[in-house]
Order: sequence, then structure tokens, then C-alpha cells
Amino acid sequence: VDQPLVPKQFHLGMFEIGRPLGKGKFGRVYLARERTTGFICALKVLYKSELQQGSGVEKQVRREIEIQSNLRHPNILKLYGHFHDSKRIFLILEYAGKGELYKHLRRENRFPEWKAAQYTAQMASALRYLHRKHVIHRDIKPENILVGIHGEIKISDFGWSVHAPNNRRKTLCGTLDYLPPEMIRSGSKDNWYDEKVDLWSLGVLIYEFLVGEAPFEDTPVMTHRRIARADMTIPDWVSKEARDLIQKLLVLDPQKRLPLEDVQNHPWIIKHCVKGERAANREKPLK
Ligand SMILES: Cc1nn(C)cc1-c1nc2c(-c3cnn(Cc4cccc(C(=O)N5CCN(C)CC5)c4)c3)c(Cl)cnc2[nH]1
Repeated sequence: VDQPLVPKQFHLGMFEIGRPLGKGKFGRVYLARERTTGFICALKVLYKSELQQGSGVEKQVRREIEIQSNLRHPNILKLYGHFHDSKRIFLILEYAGKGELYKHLRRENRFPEWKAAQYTAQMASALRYLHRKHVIHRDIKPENILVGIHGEIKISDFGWSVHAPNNRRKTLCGTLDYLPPEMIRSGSKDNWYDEKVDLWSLGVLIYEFLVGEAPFEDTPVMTHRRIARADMTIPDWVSKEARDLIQKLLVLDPQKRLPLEDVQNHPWIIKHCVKGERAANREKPLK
């Protein structure tokens, strides 16, 4: 039963609020339990006063709610519902039992290839689902990924996602590291881009999983220049299969980036993502 919170109308009194789980620029997240069902969730609280500063964040929150509440995929954090009171907006989110991926990455420095490959396969599956719905995430990075209780990853934070194609100017706040060349190209008003931007960010994410830092990490000016030239070096201890996949995603021309179905069938992914017993005796015809 994946929609246990059935009522359409939610209010704060329905929840017992637990410990704070974390905070972001625009809100805090608390562990919460729905009183009648005991259902555990994460309650994200946003203060209307902070949103109304015209920084377009209100639009982002509306977009996050509109997009994320219609998505259902094991590697996408569910948004079950939302409600508001006079001062605050509340998002009722799926609780990810193992917290924020970037904290795991910082603690472990970098992930072993099998773990990076499994995360990549899950990301590719989630992005294929999003792109089939013509949703571009546009902000794929470790800070926007959570880890579920079974170690599966969950893309969260759809504040920057939009419907493709799109040429909305992204007010650049936060790191440039993950932005593709077509999104940082300023001036040209026709910097139209499509879901291929998420392919570039996936390449940056794989690099950071394996190396422990982003491929174009530098001063802002140098990062900008290195992205525009796809100027990165992959350490020689990275396997040739992983290197091959990164190089097929970090391609300047969006049309030449490896499509997601080919990411899922890439030798590096096949090598590390054993799909249960069927993979073990693959010669048997799949039922
Ligand atoms: C922690 C923790 N430890 N354990 C064992 C579990 C958790 C846990 N946390 C969550 C969280 C959670 C909490 N904080 N955050 C970070 C956070 C909180 C509030 C807002 C933001 C935010 O503004 N973001 C926008 C910017 N991008 C980069 C980022 C998003 C970002 C997410 C959620 Cl939403 C769901 N399940 C969770 N489980």
C-alpha cells in the first residue's frame, strides 16, 4: 500500500512532530508520525515570510509540489501531500531512513565502484521515468539525493525541476559544479535546453561518487571556463569502464550525450549491478 496517507485534507494536528532531520536554505524538516495510522514521514516546514521575498522561491515551491506529487518511482522521494497555516507551508514527504547522500559521500570520501555503479543505475532509472514525463530535474547533485532504509537512493528537492524544453534563466545560486555548458552560457537569449542537461549532471555525479570531488571544481571563474571546455581529468585509478561512461556523458553537445537506456546497459553498470538470480544464470531465457 504505497499511499497510506489517504485523506486529501491534512492539518498539523494530524501529526506528532519528532526530531529535526535537517534544514535547508528555505526550510526545516522534522520526523513526523501521522497519529491515526502511525505512518512515519518527513514534514518539511517553509515559512511564508521567507518565501515572499520575491526571490521566486514561492514559484519554486509551487512547482515542487505540482511536479513531485504526481511522481511515483522507488528512486524518487514521494510527496504525499501538503497543507498550510497562516504562517507556514508544510510538505508531507517520504521519510528516507538513511538520510542525506552527500553526508555519506563526505564521510566515506568516495564510493567503491560497485556502490557508485548501483547508485548510477538507480539514478538512470529515475531520470528515465522523469524524462518520459517531460520533467527535467536540472539540479542533480549529492545534496539533493537521500538514501532509503534499504540503501536505495531517492532524488528529492524538485524546486528546480521544470517541464522540458525550457529556456528559463536559472538564477545562479549555489554551486556551478553540476551545471552543463548550455545552462551557463549567458547572453545568448536562445539558450534553450532540454532534458539532456540531466545527462551531463549524471556524468558529474558519477565522477564525484568515484573521485570524491566534482570534475570541474575550481574557482568560480575557472569552473565556468572548464565546464565550457569539458576540461576535466579522470584519475588513472578509475576503471576504464567507469571512465568510458563518464566521458560519454560529459560531452559538450547535448545531442551526443549517452542516452539513459544506454547508460543502463553500459558494461560498467552490467558488471556491477547483478539483477538477482536471473543475472547469475543469464543464459536461461528470461521468463
Ligand atoms: C538526516 C537523516 N538522518 N537519518 C537517519 C534520516 C534522515 C533523513 N533526513 C531526511 C530528509 C531531509 C532532512 N534534511 N533535509 C535537507 C533539507 C531540509 C530542508 C530543506 C532543504 C533544501 O532547501 N534543499 C534545497 C537545496 N538542495 C540543495 C537541498 C534541499 C534540504 C532533507 C527528508 Cl526531506 C526526508 N527523509 C529524511 N531522512
